[in-house]
Amino acid sequence: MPDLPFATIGFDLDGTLLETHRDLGAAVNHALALGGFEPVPADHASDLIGGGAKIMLQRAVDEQGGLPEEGFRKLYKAMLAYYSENNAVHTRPYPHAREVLDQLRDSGIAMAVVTNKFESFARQILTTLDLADRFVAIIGGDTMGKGKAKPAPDPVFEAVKRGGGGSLAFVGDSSYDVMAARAAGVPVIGARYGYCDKPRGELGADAEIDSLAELIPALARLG
Ligand SMILES: O=C(O)COP(=O)(O)O
Ligand SMILES: [Mg+2]
Repeated sequence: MPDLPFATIGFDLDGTLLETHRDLGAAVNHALALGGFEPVPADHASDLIGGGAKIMLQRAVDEQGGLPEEGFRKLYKAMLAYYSENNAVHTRPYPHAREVLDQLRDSGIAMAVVTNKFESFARQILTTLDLADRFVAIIGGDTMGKGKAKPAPDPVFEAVKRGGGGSLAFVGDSSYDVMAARAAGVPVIGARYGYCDKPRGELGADAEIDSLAELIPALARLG
């Protein structure tokens, strides 16, 4: 493994380390059914991911005409309750995730998760998948407070801090990740295999990878 000039690697979760769209899609569909809406097809669920659970449900409801605040809140609560019980049924690490995390750990590099999921869900899923102990920090969309989730830089700064204050590179699949990394002034790699909301080459990342097997060479080239 090449020497990497980073003390910490920050990882987005959904669409970067973990394939989560089937469980998230099932939670959205559970809520939609309660509201009398049509389910989101499995292959469309991934298009709604990136901004956290609330934005995901909002997008799905808006596509079918929307709902007044009160009714939406009820469905959102039902979605969270369902997801809290069913968040690691189909969710899996992407190919090569474990080996890359092992290689980074063995090189003495700290790893942090910076996700727009609730911290508790992220922690729960990573624990179920036996990955939680790899990370010096698991920072969720609710960890830093209101208005301080990605695309704001705050959770990235927090990852730098909890990684010991050295240089950090970020890896993420959506424009929220790229914006957060840019705002924090850290280099960023785009995960093309995830739930990208931009065409190939247009994420604005320093590099894009098609598989986690390409991550370490891509990080080495950033140095
Ligand atoms: O759940 C989401 O919509 C976003 O989660 P992520 O920040 O880990 O991609
Ligand atoms: Mg993501």
